[in-house]
Amino acid sequence: MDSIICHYNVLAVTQIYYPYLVSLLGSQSLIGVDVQWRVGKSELLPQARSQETVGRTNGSETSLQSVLSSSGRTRGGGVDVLNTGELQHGLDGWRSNNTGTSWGRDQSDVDRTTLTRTLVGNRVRSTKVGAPVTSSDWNQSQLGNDDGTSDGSGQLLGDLDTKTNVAVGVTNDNDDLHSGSLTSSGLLLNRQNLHDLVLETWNKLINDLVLLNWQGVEVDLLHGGDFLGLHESSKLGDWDPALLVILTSSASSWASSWTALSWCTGHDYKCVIDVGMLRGKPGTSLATSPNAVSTSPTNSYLDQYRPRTKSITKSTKTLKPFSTGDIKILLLENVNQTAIDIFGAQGYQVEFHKTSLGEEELIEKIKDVHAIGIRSKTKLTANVLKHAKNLLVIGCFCIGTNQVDLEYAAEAGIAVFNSPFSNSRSVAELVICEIIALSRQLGDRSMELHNGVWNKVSAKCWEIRGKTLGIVGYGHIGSQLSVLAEAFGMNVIYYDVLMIMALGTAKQVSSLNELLANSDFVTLHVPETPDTKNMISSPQLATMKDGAYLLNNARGTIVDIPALIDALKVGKLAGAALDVYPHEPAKNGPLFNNELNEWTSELQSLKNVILTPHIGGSTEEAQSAIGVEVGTALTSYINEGSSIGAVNFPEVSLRGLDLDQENVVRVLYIHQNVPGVLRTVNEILSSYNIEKQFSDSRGNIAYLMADISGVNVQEIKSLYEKLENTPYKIITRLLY
Ligand SMILES: NC(=O)c1ccc[n+]([C@@H]2O[C@H](COP(=O)([O-])OP(=O)(O)OC[C@H]3O[C@@H](n4cnc5c(N)ncnc54)[C@H](O)[C@@H]3O)[C@@H](O)[C@H]2O)c1
Ligand SMILES: O=C(O)CC[C@@H](O)C(=O)O
Repeated sequence: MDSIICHYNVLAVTQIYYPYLVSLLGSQSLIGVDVQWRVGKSELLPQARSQETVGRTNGSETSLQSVLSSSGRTRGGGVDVLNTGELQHGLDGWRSNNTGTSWGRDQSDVDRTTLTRTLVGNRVRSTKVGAPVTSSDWNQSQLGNDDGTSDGSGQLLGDLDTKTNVAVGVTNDNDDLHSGSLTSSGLLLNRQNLHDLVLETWNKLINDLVLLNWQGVEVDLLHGGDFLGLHESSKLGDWDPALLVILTSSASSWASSWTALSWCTGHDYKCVIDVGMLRGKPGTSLATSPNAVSTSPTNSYLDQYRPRTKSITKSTKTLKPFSTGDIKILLLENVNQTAIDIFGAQGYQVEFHKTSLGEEELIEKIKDVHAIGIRSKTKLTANVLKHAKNLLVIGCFCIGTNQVDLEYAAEAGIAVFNSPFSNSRSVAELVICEIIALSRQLGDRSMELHNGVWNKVSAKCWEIRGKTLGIVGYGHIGSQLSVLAEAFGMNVIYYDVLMIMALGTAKQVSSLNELLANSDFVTLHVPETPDTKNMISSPQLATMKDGAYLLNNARGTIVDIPALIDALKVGKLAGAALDVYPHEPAKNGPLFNNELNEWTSELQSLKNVILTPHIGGSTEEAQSAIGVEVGTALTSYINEGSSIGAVNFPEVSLRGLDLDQENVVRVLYIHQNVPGVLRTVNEILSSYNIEKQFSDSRGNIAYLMADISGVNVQEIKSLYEKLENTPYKIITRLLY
C-alpha cells in the first residue's frame, strides 16, 4: 500500500486529524489526499449529523448514530464492518436523493430495489464491491456488523493492511473498534479507530503527504498551524465528520480506487482527478499530460483569485455558531465558482442556481437559508425578505445594491455586502470599446456584412482622438475610464455631486448641463437613486451637442429611453450604446421584447445603436474577483461577525481569538438603536470577563460585538436565552 486518498469535510476533519497528519508528516511522507469541497449535491459525504437518516430500524427512520448505538442490532463491538451494498446504503442515506439543486440534508431511505438500481446507476461492478456480508439485519435495513472478538484492533488493522481497494467510512461515533477478520471491502470506523489506524498502521506505509482540492490543486492546509488544539471532540459540537478512505496497493490500482470512489460517492461528484496528480509531485502534471488543455495567460492570471483557504482560517481560532446550526447558502444568478469554493471549504451547504428566481420561488427558497448570494436580477424586496426566517446576510456579487431593500434588510438585522470595485475595470474597457464602435458605426457594418451587404463608407465615421468624453459620475468606473480615455487622446470632463480629484488632465465641471453641452460622448456611471432616475431625458438630450453619442452602462432607469429613441430618430444624436434597461430578463434566452419594455422593437430598429445584455462586469477576471471578495466577506460575517464593508449596516469587527483561548464566547448582538440596551446587555455579560467589546450604530439599528471569557460550555444556552429575551433585540448569535 503506498497511497491513500481521503475525501473529507475539510473543516471538521482537518480540525480533528491535523495532529495525526502532522505526526505522519514528521515520521513519514505521502498520502494523496483529495479535499472534497462540501458543495450541494456534489459533496462526497455530508456530515453524519444526528438528524440524518441512514437506516431504518424496525421500520422507523433513524439516524446513523442511532443505528450504530442501537441495542437492537447484533454486533460485537463499535465497528460495523459493512458489506459494500450496505455501505452504499449508508452513504445513500447520507447523501441527498434529490436531483437538481437539493440540500445535502434532504435525505430519505432507499429500499433494496432502489438501492440496486442506484448501485448500477453509479457504475458499481460486482468485481469491485466483492461478496456481500450476510446480515440478519438486512431486512430491517440495518447496517451490517462484525461480530468479532474483543481482542483489540490489531487483527482488523492487520487484515486491512492485506487488502487493496477498501472503502472506509469514518463516523463520529463513540463506540470502540473491536476487531474481527476483514470480510468485506467496506468499513465503517469511528474517530478513535481512525486515530489508531493512522497512528498505528498507516504511518508505516506512507511516503509523502499531499492535500489536493477537487480540482487537483494542492492545498496547503498543513502549514497554517491553525488546527492545533482543535482536535478534541468536545469542541466540535454537532459537527460530526465523516471520512471516506480508499486504500490501494499499487499505482495501477488507482483506476479501481477511482471506480470505488464512484461507487461510494455516486456518479455526480464533480472532481475529475488526474491519477498522475494524485500520485504526487513526481507524477504527471497537467502540463505534461497528453490530454492536458494548455493553460492560457488568463488562467495563470486567475490563479490570484483562487480561494484563500489559508487566510480565512489563519492563526486565529475557528469559531462555531451556538445558535444557527448548519449554514445554508442559496446562490443565484450563476455566482462565480470562486465563491462556491470558499463556502464549500467552510462546510456550508450551498444551493446553486444559474438564473435568478421569480418572487414565488424565491420566497419558498429563502425561508430557511442563512445567506443568499445574488447579482443584479434578483429582487430582494421587503415582501421577499419578510419570509426569510434565518437570513443573516445578503451578498450582492456585483457593485449595484439597488435590487435589495437595504433599509428593510438592516431593520431585520440582515447585513448586505457587495463588491464595490472588482468589475470596474471590465466596465471601463467595455465603454472604451463602445466609444470606438459608435464613432466607426461598427455594429451596423458588422450586421450588414452578416447579411451579405458590403458597405464601405467613411462618412460620419470618426477617430476618437481629440474628442471630448463627458463622464457623469466619477467614481470607481468613471475615474478608471478617464485614464483609459486620455490614453486614447481624448479630452475628459466629468460631473459628480462630490468634488473629486481629477486624474490625469481631466476636468471636473460644475453642472450636468455644462458637461452635456461640451461632450462628444456622454457616458453615465452613477448609481440608481431617486435623484438619478430619468437623469437623461428630453431636456438633457436637447442640451447635448448635435451628433453626439450617449452611453449607459450604469442602470436602466437613468435614461428615459423613449426620449432617447426620439433624439436618435431625428438625428440629434449620432448613436447610443445601452447595456442596461429598466426591465431585464431573469435568464438568458429570446426574452428581450416589447413585453419586457414596450419600446424594445423601436430601439432595435435604429441605426448605430449598440445593445448589450448587461455584460459590463461580465468578464472572467471580474467574476472571479467578485466571488472571492463577496465570498470572503460573507464568510467572515458568518464565522466571525465582522460587518466591515457592509453597505446597510454598522461596520463592526474585533480581532480574532487566539488559538489557545479557552472558554471564550463571541457575542454578536444586533438591536434597535434605542437608549438603555447596552446597560441591559452588559448586565447579562457582567458575570464574565469582557475581553473586548465594540458597538456601533447606523440609523435605527446597532450592532454590539463582545468577546467574553470564563464561560462554561454548559452556560452558553442560558446566556443565549437571556440575550434573546432582551427588549429591542433583533438577532443574537453566539460563537465559541
Ligand atoms: N453594466 C454593468 O455591468 C455595471 C457594472 C458595474 C457597475 N454598474 C453600475 O455603475 C454604477 C457606478 O459604478 P461605480 O463603481 O463607478 O460607482 P461609484 O459609487 O464608485 O461611483 C458613482 C459616482 O456617482 C456619483 N454620483 C452619485 N449620484 C450622482 C448624481 N446624481 N449626479 C452625479 N454624480 C452622482 C457618486 O458621487 C460617485 O462618485 C453602479 O452603481 C452600478 O449600478 C454597472
Ligand atoms: O453582474 C451583474 O449582474 C451586475 C453587474 C453590474 O451591474 C454591477 O452592479 O456590478
